[in-house]
Parts: sequence; structure tokens; C-alpha cells
Amino acid sequence: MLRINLLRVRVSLPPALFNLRTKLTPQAMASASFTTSSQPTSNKLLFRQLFEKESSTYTYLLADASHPDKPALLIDPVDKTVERDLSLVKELGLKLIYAMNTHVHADHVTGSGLMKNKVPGLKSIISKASKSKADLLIEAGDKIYFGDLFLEVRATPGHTLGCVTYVTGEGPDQPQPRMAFTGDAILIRGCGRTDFQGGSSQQLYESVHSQIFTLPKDTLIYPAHDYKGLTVSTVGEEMLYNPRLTKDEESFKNIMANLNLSYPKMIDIAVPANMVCGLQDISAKPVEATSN
Ligand SMILES: N[C@@H](CCC(=O)N[C@@H](CSS)C(=O)NCC(=O)O)C(=O)O
Repeated sequence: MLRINLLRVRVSLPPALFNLRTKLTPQAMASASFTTSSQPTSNKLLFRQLFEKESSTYTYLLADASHPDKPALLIDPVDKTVERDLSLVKELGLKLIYAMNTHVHADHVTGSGLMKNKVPGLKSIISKASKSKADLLIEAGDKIYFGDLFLEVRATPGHTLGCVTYVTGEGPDQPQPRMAFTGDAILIRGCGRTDFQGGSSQQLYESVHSQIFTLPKDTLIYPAHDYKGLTVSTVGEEMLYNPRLTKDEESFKNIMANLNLSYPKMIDIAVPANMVCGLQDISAKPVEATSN
């Protein structure tokens, strides 16, 4: 059985709060106390966080390393890093069974289509609510098994209509603390924009509060993007420090209506490609980039 090296740190307060100790009420102190871990504890889970720098996207590799087949899945692979990700899968002796998407991304093309052309039997996954094509269309409450481990599907619309969060299962063999792969529903100290693809700030607020903030406070949050170099957060941390989602709903809607972000550069290419999970015609020649 493979044992993963773990770095587990127990803290009574996050560092920023530590300095504020004297200014906090006892109630605030109590709610601020939670365990934080840089990696989950599991005898079975093999876990890697991978980064694509052009779109600042995180791809996550999860595998049941104690299962004879070492079944593995990738969450939010990117077309540009397919070779890197598949090399890693091969080197680690894993059997890649799923290429999963949290939603129809607007800023990059998913790697799930390219991977299907390279890995026989690999199945692409996206939510039914996204109205996209994939091998498996998942819905809230579904459980996605890889070996003895599984991910639960939670519907977290708001950034787009079909956004889902994948959460590691509950049970004696499942990773502790739990892990939530939130796509763009919640980012570290931020959240996904809500100004296109059926986005709704009201829906996003409701999604995060009902589907993510109700998870145990030590649940690790792994988003699809980070633009500041942060890698992981927890439910407890975001409930305290998220500058948007800690506000009341009206203030949140106001913040989201005034983000003034420019549209993602790739949106016109990425959205149609991702509606078919980036499925590439195996016989098609690669399209050359043109310049004016
Ligand atoms: N500049 C980037 C796009 C940046 C962006 O809009 N990011 C999205 C997630 S990808 S659609 C977002 O929701 N950002 C929220 C925020 O507060 O930054 C590009 O041109 O690709």
C-alpha cells in the first residue's frame, strides 16, 4: 500500500487573526478556531495540484493509489498542458478513467477532448445543466467512483448555469479533511464573475452559502483559478476572509455588478469548444494561429 507523506498542521488561529486576538469577541474567537492542513490525510489518495500559467488554471489529479488498477481522474485539464498531465499519469503508473470539467470555461479550452484522443476508454464528464456534450452528464447528488474513493457532485450555479463542485466523499476510507473542487464558484478570497454564460450573482451567493459554506470548516477548497499565487484555502477561512462572500446578499450583488472586468480573451473560441468538452476531430489538422 502506498503511503503519501503528509504535512498536517494544527493551529488554533490563522496567522492574520493571531495578531488580532485581543480585538476579537469570544464568539469570533470560537468560530475562528479550526484545523488547517496543506494536504488531506488518506492512505489511498494520490493527489497533485497542477498549474497552467497562461490562464492561471489549476488542474487536479486524484487517484486511488491503493487499488490494483490505480484508477485516476483529472479535474479541469487544459488543452495546453495535456502532454504534461498525461506524462505524469504514465510515470505514476495510473489508469486515467475520467477527464472532468467543473463547468464550460470561457478563458481556455478544456483538455478533456484531446485526452480522449490519446487515452483509450477515457470518459469526459460535465454537468447536464451545462447543456454541453460529454460521455457522462452528471447531476447534483451523483457519486463518481475511482477505485474505493469517490467524489460527490454539488450544483453550484451562478458563475455559469451549469457549474458544479466536486467534493470528496464522507466515510472511513475517504480523505480527511474533505476536499472541495469548486471550479469558479468560489476562488481564494474571491469568486467567479457572473456577467455572462447565464451567470447570476444572486444564484452564486445562494450556491456558495448553501452548498459550500455548509461543509465542515476544515474542508479544503481547491479552485479552478488563482491569479495571486495562492493554492488552497478552507471553508472556515473563506467564511471569515472572503471579501465578497462574507457580505450580505445585496452588498455582494453590488460588488459583482461593479467588477468592471474585461471579457476573457479566449471567450469566443473557448465556449464553443468547451460545449463539446473540447472534443477534437482526430483526423483534423491543427489550426495555425494567424496574425493580421
Ligand atoms: N483576464 C483573463 C480572464 C480573467 C477572468 O475573467 N477570470 C474569471 C474566471 S475565468 S472565466 C473570473 O471569474 N474572474 C473573477 C475575478 O474576480 O477575477 C482572460 O482574459 O482570460
